[in-house]
Amino acid sequence: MINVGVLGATGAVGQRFVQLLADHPWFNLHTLTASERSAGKKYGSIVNWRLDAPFPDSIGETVVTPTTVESVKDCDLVFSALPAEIATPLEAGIAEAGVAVCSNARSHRMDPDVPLVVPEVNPDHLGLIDLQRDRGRDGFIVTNPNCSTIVLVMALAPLRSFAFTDVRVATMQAISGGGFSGVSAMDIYDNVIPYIGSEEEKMETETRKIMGRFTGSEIEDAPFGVSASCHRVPVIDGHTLAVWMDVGAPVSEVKKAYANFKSPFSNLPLQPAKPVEIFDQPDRPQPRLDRNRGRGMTVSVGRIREGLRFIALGHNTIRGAAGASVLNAELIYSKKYL
Ligand SMILES: NC(=O)C1=CN([C@@H]2O[C@H](COP(=O)(O)OP(=O)(O)OC[C@H]3O[C@@H](n4cnc5c(N)ncnc54)[C@H](OP(=O)(O)O)[C@@H]3O)[C@@H](O)[C@H]2O)C=CC1
Ligand SMILES: N[C@@H](CC(=O)OP(=O)(O)O)C(=O)O
Repeated sequence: MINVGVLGATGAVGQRFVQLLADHPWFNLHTLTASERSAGKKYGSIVNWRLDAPFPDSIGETVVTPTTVESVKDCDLVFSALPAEIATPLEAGIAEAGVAVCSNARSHRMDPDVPLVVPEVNPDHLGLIDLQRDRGRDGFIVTNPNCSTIVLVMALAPLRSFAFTDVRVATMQAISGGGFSGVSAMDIYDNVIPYIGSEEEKMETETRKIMGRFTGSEIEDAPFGVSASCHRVPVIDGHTLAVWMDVGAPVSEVKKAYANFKSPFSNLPLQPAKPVEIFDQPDRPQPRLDRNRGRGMTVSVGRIREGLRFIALGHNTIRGAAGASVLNAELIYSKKYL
């Protein structure tokens, strides 16, 4: 078993990590960290468990530690669910100290030698780990994308063989994306907020890095543009995307490409049987009905129309956050980077 830790274990994403790791077949949940407010107390006594999954009792007695490099020295790998401003120096310090970091924070996603990985899409980008080691890091950082970006990338990956140049996307994002204290009820109830800070820029840049080509020494961005408009809606979990793009192929070919899309890996515990599931019903996918498909790891695609126009949906704190990180860690372990 590999000893793992969760940084920021009490937060919205941190709790998802705990849920996914409490009985993981390869990873032993060894360390939980949070702020000084929570450190020194038993996890079960201070966490305000708000997930739609039972609290894993096996972890309740674990004493939360402060979030420092020293606290995670007995871990082989840590998952980061820290606010970005704290994650930036800490993740680098932990990697320098020889521990692998799978980060969910935006801090290092666009660093030239940090892989921004989705196992079904760009597993070869893990080769960047060697570049981090070449510059003297004992450990390394691997990141997963922004929660809207990953839904878009999963929906685009099956269409790679078609020549497309411009992707236009409008998001309808769940409030859990803003964290437990991110959006107040007074702001979101009976409302839509047509702005999420930096989200559009992240979708536009991260998508091109993930779908870019690893040359052996760098990532060449994918040769298409992405134009995004992001909106917060009163949904608890599940980001929905409306996408427009020219693929130069009929809908029947597009549906065939989706139906044939498979993960290159069948041995990863969190890998869903169907990474992308397509719907023919005219009113699907919907967040409440479809976000938990494949244990929250399947991206649902529907309303595929000429144009090309379609709707994509994914669970933002599982496929869009903790689940994406855990799947990356499983890939890293299976590729013997640990
Ligand atoms: N892949 C993606 O797109 C997504 C990424 N995220 C990212 O994940 C990260 C966490 O988000 P989320 O779970 O929503 O945030 P929350 O605010 O819900 O949780 C923050 C966590 O960090 C801890 N923390 C806060 N301040 C400090 C500090 N000064 N020192 C140490 N620990 C601290 C908190 O501990 P305590 O309880 O003690 O305060 C808590 O455990 C963010 O970077 C966010 O941007 C989030 C959603 C989706
Ligand atoms: N901004 C996302 C969540 C998030 O924290 O994204 P990122 O990890 O890219 O900062 C949302 O609100 O839904």
